[in-house]
Amino acid sequence: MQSVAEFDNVGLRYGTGAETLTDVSFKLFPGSFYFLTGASGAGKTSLLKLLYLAHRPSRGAIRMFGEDLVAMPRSRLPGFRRRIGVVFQDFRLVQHLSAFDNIALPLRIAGISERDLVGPVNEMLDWIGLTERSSARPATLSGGEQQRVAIARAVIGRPEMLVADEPTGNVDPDMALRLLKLFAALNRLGTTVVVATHDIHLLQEIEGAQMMRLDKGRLSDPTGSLRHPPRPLVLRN
Ligand SMILES: Nc1ncnc2c1ncn2[C@@H]1O[C@H](COP(=O)(O)OP(=O)(O)OP(=O)(O)O)[C@@H](O)[C@H]1O
Repeated sequence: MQSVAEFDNVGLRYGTGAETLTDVSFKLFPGSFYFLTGASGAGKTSLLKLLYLAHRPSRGAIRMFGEDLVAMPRSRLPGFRRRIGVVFQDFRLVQHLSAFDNIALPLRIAGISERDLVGPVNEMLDWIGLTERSSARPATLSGGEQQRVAIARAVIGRPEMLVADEPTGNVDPDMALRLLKLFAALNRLGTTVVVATHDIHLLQEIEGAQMMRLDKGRLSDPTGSLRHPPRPLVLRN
């Protein structure tokens, strides 16, 4: 089975300091669901940045969607990025756009007509409980509401891979579960999902999700699952 992403002995160093990531090797298989855990500062955000192509590795090889990323000319990267949905830790919503327009953004970029995008965007607003706040700008939304808009924007275009950095850090447990169900639904449609989280309760909610654990920049594979293609997911009630 061809992997969605494959890291081979990847190292990442910021400036001249010690390596933040060391000898990181793994394969992400299509349609699988991964949780990335590890203590604060272990390198989770750094690993996700490599995955969503915000950084290039200092050493090692990365293949993405079957192509060698390190050798790829920069001009081809934006096309690759469009295949990846990202939920940033700091949301990065477009401040002058409403909640509706932020969520609609990936569909507009993909050339979907206004008539065809209204339904899906409204459905997404309903799922995240923000129908009433559809025309609100990000600055007038709470942190948790902004996070929900950021998640809706990341999933609405059904990306091939979804990368989410602490996506439930600002919401209550009920909403966290609801958002996890959204990720699981996207995953069932074929998207490979990678969620970095501190929240160990979330890990227990999805049976069959695979665990990646970072410890001081090194990846461990506690269940041995990173070497195997996915098992079907079961979401607990
Ligand atoms: N742009 C940067 N320049 C220099 N050092 C950085 C940069 N980004 C991260 N680091 C360092 O790399 C290490 C790993 O940071 P990273 O944000 O990847 O960890 P994390 O596991 O996501 O932490 P948290 O759970 O607190 O978000 C930290 O020591 C951090 O200070």
